Amino acid sequence: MDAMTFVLFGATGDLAKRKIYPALYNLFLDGKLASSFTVIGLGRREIADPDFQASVKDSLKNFSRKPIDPSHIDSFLSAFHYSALNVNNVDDFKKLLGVAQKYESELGIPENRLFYLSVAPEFFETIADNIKASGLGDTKGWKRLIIEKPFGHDLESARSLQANLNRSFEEEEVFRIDHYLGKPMVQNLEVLGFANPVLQALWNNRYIANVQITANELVGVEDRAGYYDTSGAIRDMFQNHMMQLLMMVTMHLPHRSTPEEVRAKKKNIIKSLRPISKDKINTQIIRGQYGPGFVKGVEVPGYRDENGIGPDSHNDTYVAARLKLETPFWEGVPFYIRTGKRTGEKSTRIVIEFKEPLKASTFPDEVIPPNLLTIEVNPEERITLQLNMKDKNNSKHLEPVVMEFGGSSKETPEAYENLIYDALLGDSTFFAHWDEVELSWAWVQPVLDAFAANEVPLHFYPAGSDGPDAAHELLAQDGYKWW
Ligand SMILES: NC(=O)C1=CN([C@@H]2O[C@H](COP(=O)(O)OP(=O)(O)OC[C@H]3O[C@@H](n4cnc5c(N)ncnc54)[C@H](OP(=O)(O)O)[C@@H]3O)[C@@H](O)[C@H]2O)C=CC1
Ligand SMILES: O=C1O[C@H](COP(=O)(O)O)[C@@H](O)[C@H](O)[C@H]1O
Repeated sequence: MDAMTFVLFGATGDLAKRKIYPALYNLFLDGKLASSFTVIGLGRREIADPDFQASVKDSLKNFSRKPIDPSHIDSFLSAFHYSALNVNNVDDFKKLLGVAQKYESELGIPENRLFYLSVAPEFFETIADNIKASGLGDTKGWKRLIIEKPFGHDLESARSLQANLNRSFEEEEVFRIDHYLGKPMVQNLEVLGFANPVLQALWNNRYIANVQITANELVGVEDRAGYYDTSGAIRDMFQNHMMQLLMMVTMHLPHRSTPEEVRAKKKNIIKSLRPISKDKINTQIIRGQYGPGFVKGVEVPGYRDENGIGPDSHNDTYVAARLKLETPFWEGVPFYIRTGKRTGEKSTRIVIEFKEPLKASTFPDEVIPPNLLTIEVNPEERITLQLNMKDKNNSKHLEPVVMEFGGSSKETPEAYENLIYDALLGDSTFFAHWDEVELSWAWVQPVLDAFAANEVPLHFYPAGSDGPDAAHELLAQDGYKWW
């Protein structure tokens, strides 16, 4: 691991406290950080280093996966410094250059600089420009840029953002975080296929009836009305996380995969998505919004009654879709994707439903359950395989049995640990490449247009339910149901 300077824009913000500091600390405890590194936290207020270090320590107490280790905490915190900076002021960046150079020379480390933009997206272009204008980007070592979603608001704004970032950073230097790609079980998808010939052999349209990808949440809009009411589930979850899950589960990899290969395979998948024409949107996409209801026994308001949301908002808090891939492996297999807020469960999972297992004549009176491979991503992490066995008591009947592998553990690194570690190594495998982002926006754009023009019915569902009835009818039309 290279010695480096971690330049954190938005060091006083929510993401830094909840995710970034705990991730750095857990990497430190696991011996995964370089022996010499500096973190320079940035925000508009003046904050003295000891106060900044105390606030980092507080965030570790609240959010770290591993408890604070008294014998190492001071050494960890001593790497943290704070500098006041307004992202709109290029002179502040020039001062920051001096600060970075001072710590680099004190530690005797190369000018390797990781710029993490944990700030609102409207600042991304200004920061990138000012990094260049101030000379901060002219390092004698490497420079990298981590940005958080949202990456654009639609196809056009994403393209414009990309063009502007490219004035200061090459594509290989940009690490776009999609935190779903950092989840251990999603990273497992890469190896699941190529390390298991049993699965590899079945991973195609000859054996697979359909694939279902679910990301359901208990929470509602929370305190993010300003952002969420102009984004909706389609931009907040579908365009990025759900599309990434789709790519990860359908790509076919050779045994030795490189970041370039993984990204090329993912790009092929998203390129092969059958475009959705305007007249088909109504039959392929379900738009939903939660009404009042009960989540885990607690009464909650409907979306339109949430703080900051208008009484006639048509925003989507739920999206379900049927997609098709035009590749020889997947031709004919429907992919069903759904994501919703205020459903009755918190669950991200991928279910592979296999085709009818037996000739009907073998057990003529039985409804034979399909074989199911279920990959639980969050909050549980496990894989189950549902097979059919003879009923122990009556051999004339079948009963489904479930084999279970893995399980969550406190020892499993969190998404941000995996991703920050990879970015420090310069490994871009689990970051979204611009091509994927652009193709994903291009696929979604007609849906955004149809939603904006109110051409797609808005189906209401009670909070705490399993989504709108229309989402169940979508699968029932093909003879399936959601698992
Ligand atoms: N929070 C989360 O869980 C998630 C957040 N994200 C993304 O991460 C990014 C950060 O989100 P979050 O931490 O929640 O946001 P916050 O609003 O909590 O923090 C914003 C940060 O930006 C800083 N800031 C604001 N204006 C300026 C300015 N003019 N100059 C310098 N710094 C400024 C603030 O510092 P100060 O006020 O001290 O100047 C603060 O540190 C966003 O892009 C968000 O979409 C993505 C996924 C999850
Ligand atoms: O990116 C986002 O993800 C969360 C859900 O993430 P998870 O890791 O808990 O599944 C979602 O609540 C949020 O709206 C969205 O911005």
